[in-house]
Amino acid sequence: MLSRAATASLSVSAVSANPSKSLIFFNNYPKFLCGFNTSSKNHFLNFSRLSWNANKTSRRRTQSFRAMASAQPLADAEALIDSVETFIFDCDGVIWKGDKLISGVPETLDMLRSKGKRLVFVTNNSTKSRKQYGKKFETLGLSVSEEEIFASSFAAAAYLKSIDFPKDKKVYVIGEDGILKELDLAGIQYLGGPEDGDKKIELKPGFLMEHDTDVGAVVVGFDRYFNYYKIQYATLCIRENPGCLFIATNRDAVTHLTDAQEWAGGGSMNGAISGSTQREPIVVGKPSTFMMDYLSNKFGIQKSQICMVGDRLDTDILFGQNGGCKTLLVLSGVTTSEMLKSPNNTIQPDFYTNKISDFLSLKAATV
Ligand SMILES: O=C(CO)[C@H](O)[C@H](O)COP(=O)(O)O
Repeated sequence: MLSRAATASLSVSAVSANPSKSLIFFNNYPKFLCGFNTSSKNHFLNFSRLSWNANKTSRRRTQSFRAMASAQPLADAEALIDSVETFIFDCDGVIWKGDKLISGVPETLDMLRSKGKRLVFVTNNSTKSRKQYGKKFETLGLSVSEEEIFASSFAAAAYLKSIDFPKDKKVYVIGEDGILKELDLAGIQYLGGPEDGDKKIELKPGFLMEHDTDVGAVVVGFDRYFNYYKIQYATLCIRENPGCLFIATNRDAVTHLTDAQEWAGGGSMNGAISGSTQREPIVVGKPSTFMMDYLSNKFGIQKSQICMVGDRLDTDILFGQNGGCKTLLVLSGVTTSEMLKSPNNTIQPDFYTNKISDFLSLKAATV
């Protein structure tokens, strides 16, 4: 059997969503990150430093094999609460499902705040900006400030800033308003987004689509108005603009966009662009460690003092494990108890329970 750390590392290698993936492309040629000259001023080279660090961590984990520990039902919530200073909560499937609040959430967050815990909310859903999420929390009756929210729309803009994305370059956006809002706030030029949602392609003889050669990055997030125009535009930028980056807000397979059903997630849009470009994206959302590093630096939190709470094994729990945090899986979202216990599942959180309001009992939560 493999250790939890080893399990995580194997999964990291398997999840090409992670920027730690060693093979990336530069000027349309594959390069191994370790071969980059990281002292270069060129932003397309600078971004490799971040990925290279993640890559080293991933390799270190791959080398460590221990016996795998199965997830334990959360028996003593108080002990877990006392053992950390920060809780990172995933949103979809933990706090809400679609626009519906999961029962007991307000009381649980209040209790954790009253114990002096720092609360942070991380979502792979890029359709809203941090400010727009602030409004959603407020509408649901939760008092959460913008600074406590880290959405993958924000992560995309923060990532571009972190690599000094040149002021004269533009981003082509496949995604919704949240990404545009965050790029605006970061002072990054963009095109595309919702306004390309109605564009149609007519494949008449000799028809050729022009594209902007100043596009230096394509950001792909969840997009309800995804179409062939966007696929072709993004493909041209990535294939033909030298050094153009391909950035994914997430590669989630399915998600609860409504409380009634699971819907195709951001992975479906990114899969299409990967398919046409034969490139793997740099992923800034979970399970990549970009947001974890960002928020732990921002708040000065030690990762061992964090408990990551999520409903999805291959994003939330892996995100916590990649960051060296404690992990708690809740069964209120996409993962069932059967999925967790399946012999095919290689990602084991430290603990699991039904929903976050099990914290309120402070005792064994019956699963
Ligand atoms: O593809 C998606 C839709 O954009 C995401 O899967 C989704 O919404 C995940 O959200 P969270 O991280 O809050 O569970």
